[in-house]
Amino acid sequence: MTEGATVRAVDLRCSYAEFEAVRGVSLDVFPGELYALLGTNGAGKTTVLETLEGHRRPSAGQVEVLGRDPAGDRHLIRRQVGMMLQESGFAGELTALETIRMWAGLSTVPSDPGRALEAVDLTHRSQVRVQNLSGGERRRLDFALATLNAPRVLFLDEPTTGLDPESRVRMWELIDASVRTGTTVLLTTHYLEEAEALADRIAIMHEGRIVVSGDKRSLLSREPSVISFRTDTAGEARLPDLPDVLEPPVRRPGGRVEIRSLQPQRDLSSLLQWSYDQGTELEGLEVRRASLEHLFKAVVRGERTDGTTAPKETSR
Ligand SMILES: Nc1ncnc2c1ncn2[C@@H]1O[C@H](COP(=O)(O)OP(=O)(O)OP(=O)(O)O)[C@@H](O)[C@H]1O
Repeated sequence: MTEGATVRAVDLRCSYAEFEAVRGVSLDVFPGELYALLGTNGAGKTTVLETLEGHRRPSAGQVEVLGRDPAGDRHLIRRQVGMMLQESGFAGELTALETIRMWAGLSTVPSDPGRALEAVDLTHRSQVRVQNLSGGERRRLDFALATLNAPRVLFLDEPTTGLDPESRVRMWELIDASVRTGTTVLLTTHYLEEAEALADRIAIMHEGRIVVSGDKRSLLSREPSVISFRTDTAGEARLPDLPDVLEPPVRRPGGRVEIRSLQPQRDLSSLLQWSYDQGTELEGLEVRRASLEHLFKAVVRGERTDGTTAPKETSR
């Protein structure tokens, strides 16, 4: 196993009766980084997370959090680990402040409920019953509880699912602030832009396995950017050969031509020179930088296996 990881799984397998939901997952999350576990529905993300949280035991393989077994040594690491589950089990009739106070009362680490509410922008809602909070406010309350003890490790299971864009960005800010204070975060998400915005490293799971994983920048550097524009079919037929494009140009409904390029700057300058020489306009010219979306779709289509497009997870 890699030395120095705060959270690690080695060849983790988890089964529900006869069904093997997690089929040999290995990952390392290093101190102070944010690791995002992405994946298709039912890929096994929550099962991995629950095992790392100590809520279930592996069928095979090993898991460690802060150097301990999260299930067997739970009492030793409990105070240093925060978690936000997919479903919060709040008592709806308690107010936000009562909920935090109750939680703080159960904790052996002293904390200030008022400040915890303030940190998640809920001071003005402190006397509102949980059942009357909005979805975004409830998620922020959840986050306040997960971080009440200033944990060293934070597990977040789909922290922004169902939130509107504004609430999602607010949650991103809270998560980012935690990382900046040195918390190690492992989160699962369905939102590719969430992983792009927050994560240092990313893994994409499909059918119980991590298919690609690695540093976000190096994963994206292997993905193409998309150059798109409108031109007539005669223009399209005369397009120049571009050395860095991955596949022939694709014509989309509405007449937009899309070109996937690994060197968008070089290909774009060739295209512009060509259009100038030809006197052809590239209408509505746009360049979209490489995104996780392309990689994710390739994983789902079975066009990626770890080690082909992305470097295998390596220690650092
Ligand atoms: N308690 C359970 N009993 C039986 N099968 C289960 C149980 N919990 C999960 N599964 C199955 O295990 C697989 C992995 O589920 P899991 O919830 O870990 O995936 P996920 O990646 O988190 O999915 P989603 O993104 O949809 O939340 C799925 O096929 C799911 O149906």
